[in-house]
Amino acid sequence: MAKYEIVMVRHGESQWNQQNLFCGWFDADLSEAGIAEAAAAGQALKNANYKFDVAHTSLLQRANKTCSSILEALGQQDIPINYTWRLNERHYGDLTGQNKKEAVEKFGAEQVQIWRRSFATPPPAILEANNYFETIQKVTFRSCPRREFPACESLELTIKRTLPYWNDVIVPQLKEGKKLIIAAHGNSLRGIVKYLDNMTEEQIMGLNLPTGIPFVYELDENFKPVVSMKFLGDEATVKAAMEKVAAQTGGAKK
Ligand SMILES: O=C(O)[C@H](O)COP(=O)(O)O
Repeated sequence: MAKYEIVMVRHGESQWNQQNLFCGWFDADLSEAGIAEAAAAGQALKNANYKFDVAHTSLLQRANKTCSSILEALGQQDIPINYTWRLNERHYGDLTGQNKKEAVEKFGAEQVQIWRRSFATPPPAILEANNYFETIQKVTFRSCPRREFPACESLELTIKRTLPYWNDVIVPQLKEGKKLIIAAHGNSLRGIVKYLDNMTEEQIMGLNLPTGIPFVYELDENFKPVVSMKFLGDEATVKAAMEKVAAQTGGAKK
């Protein structure tokens, strides 16, 4: 029987999603479409009568603005919002700023798919020569401890820094009876989903989370899913949005 419920949402489309660039820890803003997606996410949650006690988000504005837009739609701008680097997108290393289709031309579809969706293989570490090194390393993320600051992250490494937040912050708040929403990123949320649903490495490779469509988990007393990844959107829309993410590198649907 379900004892706990939590809502998660990937941010609305970012300007870098729109330009098809690997983004990772670069702090891209929402695109016009992303702003609309975030507002629609808020409306969907409002229509389903959701109310929250606490919101959790990353340090990146695309997730923060999605979170605020949802809370505004619910008339809940006053609830506490926890910001943490642990919910950031996975660090895309030296792919940051690279066009996804150009990366395929340069490195081949198979290699890029491994970097995007494999469990254990990280993209190449970010180089100082990367145009976005300075802004990511020196400016944006002072609050991430030096010793934990990544130069690139596989999904496995992303999960390693996301899970302590799930276990130490999210789970205790759920136990207190709090209603929670997490507004985060494609890969930080894939990590949580993999953990909750105990997915194999192969299963998680096939999962592309759509932007701006909230999904619900209902959990039993042991925090095992009774209901998994129930999207607040019709099936065809969700499927099309997932395929759009998969196709960013040029048509592959998986
Ligand atoms: O960081 C990014 O580029 C995206 O938000 C996620 O990218 P992916 O779908 O290629 O992993």
